[in-house]
Amino acid sequence: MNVVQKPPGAQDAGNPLQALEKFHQSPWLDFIQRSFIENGSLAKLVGDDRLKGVTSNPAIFEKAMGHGTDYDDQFKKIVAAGNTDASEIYETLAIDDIRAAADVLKPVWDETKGLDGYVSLEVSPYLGLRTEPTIIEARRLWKAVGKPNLMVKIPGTDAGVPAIRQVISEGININVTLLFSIDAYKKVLEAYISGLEERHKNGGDITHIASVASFFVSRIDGLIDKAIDTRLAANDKDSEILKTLRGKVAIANAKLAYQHYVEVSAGPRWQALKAIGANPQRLLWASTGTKDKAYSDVLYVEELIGADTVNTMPPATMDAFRDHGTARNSITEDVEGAKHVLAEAERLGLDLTGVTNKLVKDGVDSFADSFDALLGAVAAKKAEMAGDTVAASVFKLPKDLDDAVKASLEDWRKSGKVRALWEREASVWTGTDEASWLRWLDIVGDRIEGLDALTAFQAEVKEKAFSHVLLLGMGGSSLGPEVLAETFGQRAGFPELHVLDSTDPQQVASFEAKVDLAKTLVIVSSKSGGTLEPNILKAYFFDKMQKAVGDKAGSHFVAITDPGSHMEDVATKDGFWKIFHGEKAIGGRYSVLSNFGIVPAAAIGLDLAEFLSNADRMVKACSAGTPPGQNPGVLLGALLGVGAKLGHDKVTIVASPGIADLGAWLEQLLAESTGKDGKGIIPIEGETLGAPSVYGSDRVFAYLRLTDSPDATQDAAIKALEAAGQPVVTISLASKMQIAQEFFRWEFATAVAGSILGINAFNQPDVEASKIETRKLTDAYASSGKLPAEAPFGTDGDFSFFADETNAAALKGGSLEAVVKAHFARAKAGDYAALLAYIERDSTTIAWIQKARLAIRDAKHVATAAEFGPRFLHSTGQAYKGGPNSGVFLQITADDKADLAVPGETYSFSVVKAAQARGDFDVLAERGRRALRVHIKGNLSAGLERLGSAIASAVA
Ligand SMILES: O=C(CO)[C@@H](O)[C@H](O)[C@H](O)[C@H](O)COP(=O)(O)O
Ligand SMILES: O=C[C@H](O)COP(=O)(O)O
Repeated sequence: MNVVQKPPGAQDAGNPLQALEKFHQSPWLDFIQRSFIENGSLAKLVGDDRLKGVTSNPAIFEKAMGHGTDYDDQFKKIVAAGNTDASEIYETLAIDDIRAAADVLKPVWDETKGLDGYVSLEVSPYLGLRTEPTIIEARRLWKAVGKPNLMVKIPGTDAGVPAIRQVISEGININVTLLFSIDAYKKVLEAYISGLEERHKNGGDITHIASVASFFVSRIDGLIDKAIDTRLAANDKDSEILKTLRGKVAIANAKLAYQHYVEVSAGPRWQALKAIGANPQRLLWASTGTKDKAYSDVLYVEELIGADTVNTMPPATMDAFRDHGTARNSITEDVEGAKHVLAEAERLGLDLTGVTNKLVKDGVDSFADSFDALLGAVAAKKAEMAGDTVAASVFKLPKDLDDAVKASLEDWRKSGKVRALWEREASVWTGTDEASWLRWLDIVGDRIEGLDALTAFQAEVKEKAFSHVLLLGMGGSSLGPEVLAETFGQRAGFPELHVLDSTDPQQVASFEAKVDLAKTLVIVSSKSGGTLEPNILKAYFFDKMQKAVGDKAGSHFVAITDPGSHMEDVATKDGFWKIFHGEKAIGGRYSVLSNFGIVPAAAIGLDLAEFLSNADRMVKACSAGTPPGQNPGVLLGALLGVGAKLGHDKVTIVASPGIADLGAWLEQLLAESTGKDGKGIIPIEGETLGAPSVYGSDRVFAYLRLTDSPDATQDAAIKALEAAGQPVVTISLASKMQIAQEFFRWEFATAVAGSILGINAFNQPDVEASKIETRKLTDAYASSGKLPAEAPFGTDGDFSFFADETNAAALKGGSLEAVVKAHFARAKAGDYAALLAYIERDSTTIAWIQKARLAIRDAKHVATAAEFGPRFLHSTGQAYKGGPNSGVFLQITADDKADLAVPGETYSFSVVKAAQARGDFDVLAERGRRALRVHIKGNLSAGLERLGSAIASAVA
């Protein structure tokens, strides 16, 4: 800006800006910028031009902060001082500017006794024109700035008017913005007057309240002139008159608004207020920069001068007026002419009402757009400054998918869905019960607050010198702790964690053998407290513990469960050492950052403060104030959701060896959250990467790469996939601790993907269906001592084949090889094959199932899943039954070598496992899935070997 070089305070009779004073108009500056305040330029305007105020708006702050380096020093300090999100950073910077500008203008405020000397700060344009939040925000900003010469800006919309009335009655100075129509202005003036009346009635002081009504000018000509030009180009019959209205309507509109002000000021209500010291609500002319080069660059200054008004000028307009403007009392000139202009505009159908309505809406939208751009720039700068303390994601997508993802991100931005998500609006999903499942959004902050109790527990565990922790739980209650155990291993001075999530009797016995019960802490983890597996596992190990330590058994047990659950009763009755509560409003798969993950993390000696602060970094990065384009959770979620819609629904999780188990947690989150209503994502976990030729076009690869210990083979395979045009997102974790960030990023992304898919991301209807079928079978066992009879549709030596009628008819029977071949022949491009093995999960069986799945993938080029029952029932099982009908399922069951009794029950672990397999199969069949059960009698390893060969030859 072209600052006139004169000593501060110097008067210049020839300065047109100073001349405005004679006409009782105050020039304000429509601009703010850190360097402009710091280098004395603002003070110079106050001194030289008798500048009397400053206005800011989101577009102005976007220009100031979104570009350049003015704010970098303070920015760095804020980032270094603690974890803040983009909107908190913006607000800190903006408030500092406003306060600094307010200090520069304070002498004007003093000198004019509070009439002038104001600096305006606008409420967030994201408030969506809602009254109550606007009131709260106005109070908050007023307090945060803490300067008497602040004006809080509130839009003069239908929702804004009651807010304005309310906060005026509370004594807050208000600049009413975005006024275009006289009708809107009338309501605003009424709100000001009645707000003052109410304050006075309640005994409040009204002499210190100031307000301006910002009436926008040039934008009206912008739209009206455009309509005129269109009609002139079409040789409208009224062209000659239309030409005379060009560049006249905005000023005429402003003049008549002023007439309303004059009228009301003369009226008895205002006179009564004036008599007790009220300040007028002056009209402030905004949007006064000339946009049409055909007009004078001082048009919207020279024609709008009059008593009790303000003109807030952009710097260029102020320079122009100072240079060649002329001040005269123009606002009251030719009022009749102004009326005529508006009447003609009306008669000729220029639709001023329509134009002003549109301008309000556009004005609100465009401030929100500016704010998005501003917060986006702040978030990007923050990410740059954060370096690798926040795991970065890089997307390499084919063009069609990239375009679709970008379109979705823009939709999320325009419709403010990130904010709606944080505001817990169920309409982001299906508008049902989603709002009751969103406590995971703020659980990290909550756990940081609860850190003292958690670290005290950690110290006690250490002191008790347990050798092992045995965690009993399923799905959401076990997979997170399993990631911690696998990723971090045993920490010095702390016990080793084992996570048991199976009813397979061999597996139960193996885990029992791994631990020394007399030195073991058992954590029974069940959100609902009613899940079958943790209940029978607790019964089993409690009994064993009693045998090992007698009546001290309870002191070796801890429960994590929701308040008031059945498990809480059991824990209380059995004298458990501690009971940690879960959160009712967090579903199991979103619970890893709640006590379900944090308590086991404490028990194994993880640095909880570091872990949670890592998670918190991602929470802030995904905050409501981070626009979709910079929001890591939304970016990933858009890829997952849009990808699934476009047929890339097999999200293939690849993780560096050091964090490999993250995949097991991720697959539950994705499958259980999105796989329903025939839609969703099918996570593919643990499938060793192959050459690009073995994949179809239904994949998205998510590569979680540990930058300090990447796997060269994975790197090379991913590079090849990228080169082959497969969609790949690579997330770079600088340390294992950053898995805490991934927990939150993926929860958020899953919620976003669920929204894009139009499903409720927080229920699991088809998991419940299997539980019901299992329960029927265990009940039948309890009453008859055996499971209901079932007949195979074919046998081959030690193998029996089971299926429902439809599947049996399709597979016909014959040898193992023939049945398996017929089954997998049904898998076509875009399908996936899933092996569901209800056997002990150990290194041998894992190697077997991997070999079998890869044989299928490499031969048929379909995605494959390799799962163990019953563990997957609480995880991917939801999507297999409720998601897209593209799965071909081979269920594998076997005779158990040995069984274990469940204390207090008639059924054994083996019976429960069999009931779970059958119950789940019944639901798969009932949902019309392609499914086959192969049961192995006799020697399991021999049976698996033959089955493996049969699979390999079937698909060859
Ligand atoms: O503070 C105010 C009004 O109170 C101003 O900052 C107001 O927002 C601006 O004058 C306008 O946004 C500028 O409008 P325009 O020149 O972009 O049409
Ligand atoms: O994913 C959750 C599992 O179904 C286990 O549920 P729970 O924690 O209520 O026992």
